[in-house]
Amino acid sequence: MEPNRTGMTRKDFLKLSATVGAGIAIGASGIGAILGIPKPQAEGSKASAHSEEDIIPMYADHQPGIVTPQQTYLYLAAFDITTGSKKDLIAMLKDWTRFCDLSAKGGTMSLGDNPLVPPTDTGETLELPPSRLTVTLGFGPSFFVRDGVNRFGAAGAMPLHLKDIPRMARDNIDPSISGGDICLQICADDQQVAFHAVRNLIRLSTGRASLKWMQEGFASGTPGKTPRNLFGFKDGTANQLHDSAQGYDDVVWAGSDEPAWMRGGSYLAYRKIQMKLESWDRTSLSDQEATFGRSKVSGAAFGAKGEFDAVEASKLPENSHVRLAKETRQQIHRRAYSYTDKVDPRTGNVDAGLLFISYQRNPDVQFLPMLRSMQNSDALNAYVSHVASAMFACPAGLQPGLYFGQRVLEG
Ligand SMILES: C=CC1=C(C)c2cc3[nH]c(cc4nc(cc5[nH]c(cc1n2)c(C)c5CCC(=O)O)C(CCC(=O)O)=C4C)c(C)c3C=C
Ligand SMILES: [Fe+2]
Repeated sequence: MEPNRTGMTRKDFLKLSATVGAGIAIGASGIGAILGIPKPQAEGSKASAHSEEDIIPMYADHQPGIVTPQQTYLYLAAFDITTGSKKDLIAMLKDWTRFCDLSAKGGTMSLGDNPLVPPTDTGETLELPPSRLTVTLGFGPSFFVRDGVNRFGAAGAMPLHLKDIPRMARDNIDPSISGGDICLQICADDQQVAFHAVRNLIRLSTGRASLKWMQEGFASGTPGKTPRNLFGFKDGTANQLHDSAQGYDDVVWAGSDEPAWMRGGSYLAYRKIQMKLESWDRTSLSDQEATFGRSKVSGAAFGAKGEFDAVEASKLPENSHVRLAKETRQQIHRRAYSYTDKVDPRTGNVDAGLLFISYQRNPDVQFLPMLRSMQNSDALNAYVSHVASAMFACPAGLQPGLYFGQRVLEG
């Protein structure tokens, strides 16, 4: 059977519809039932060209969106749970699971089921391919315990290293865009596909959780090449050091010392870092390069020729960003996105920077020592300010039939 332009055969869709077609009433929101529907054919549209490569399966040993090659667009959203009912929380997590599975495959929820109520799906992806959509879910410390209260009976399942990132000397953190009970990292190669996911996930949370903050990012680059950040430097080069199954086990995936649900999961560390573009753009090329210890154009470390050549820390300036990271002798898996926002009316400067995201198996050993060392003496500090912060524990991958967080809430 020929796959349709969503990469799914009609048979696949019928199977999917049968699975999700049992539907669930979204009582609290009144949105309706989550029903998978096939998308209409759009001859000659951009969407018709998409292939299986557009689909990142949701069900796997590890959650998608962690070591998945980086997509172009990011929405990072944090929710606070507003319901006190574990049953309602589970219902929301089930809705989210069904929606994510459906959208990753290029399906949408039903639209025209009842002319008297709003369509279940908002509809803006109907002619669009899945665009390597991934939704990665993580739990914040406050999901388990808030103000000393074991909120959903999950306190005993708290992973070993989950805690808010401690306050750092140079922090300029805004609590209203930090932390949160649950985080969704939504990535896709099409911004509308990514936004459709975040928008409908917000709708599905109605009455059970509220959106605390949301950030929007982009990471443009040639596929297979390291994207550049807004300082014009290749950002993500060193990920290549652990780019293997063994490397991911050593650096990214939580191990056997963790609660069962977390084994094969990962800790997401997040910092929103404002980058002072105007001041950077007035800095000489040699000072820019000395800040990182790498060449701006080639990405090669000082004393090396190519971007991926070994880094000899002693050849880099003492306070350079890469030297400080190297001297911790730790690795993390970075998946950062750039952001741009409003103009500051007082200065006329654009608020722009990096949504720094890293995944690691043990933030106490890998991430925090790095962050501390950088806060103390990084040459980059002259050009950046950390304005938001969060840590989330992302469970291992899901298997069909399970919902997000089932093993956290049901043991
Ligand atoms: C605590 C961890 C890190 C923060 C925060 C961070 C912020 C940050 N980084 C850049 C730009 C670059 N970082 C680079 C390398 C690099 N950065 C970290 C960690 C943090 N960065 C690590 C672990 C490494 C790799 C070091 C190594 O082993 O070689 C680079 C060089 C190229 C690369 O490897 O990606 C750049 C460029 C910015 C702009 C920034 C905050 C705004
Ligand atoms: Fe860095």
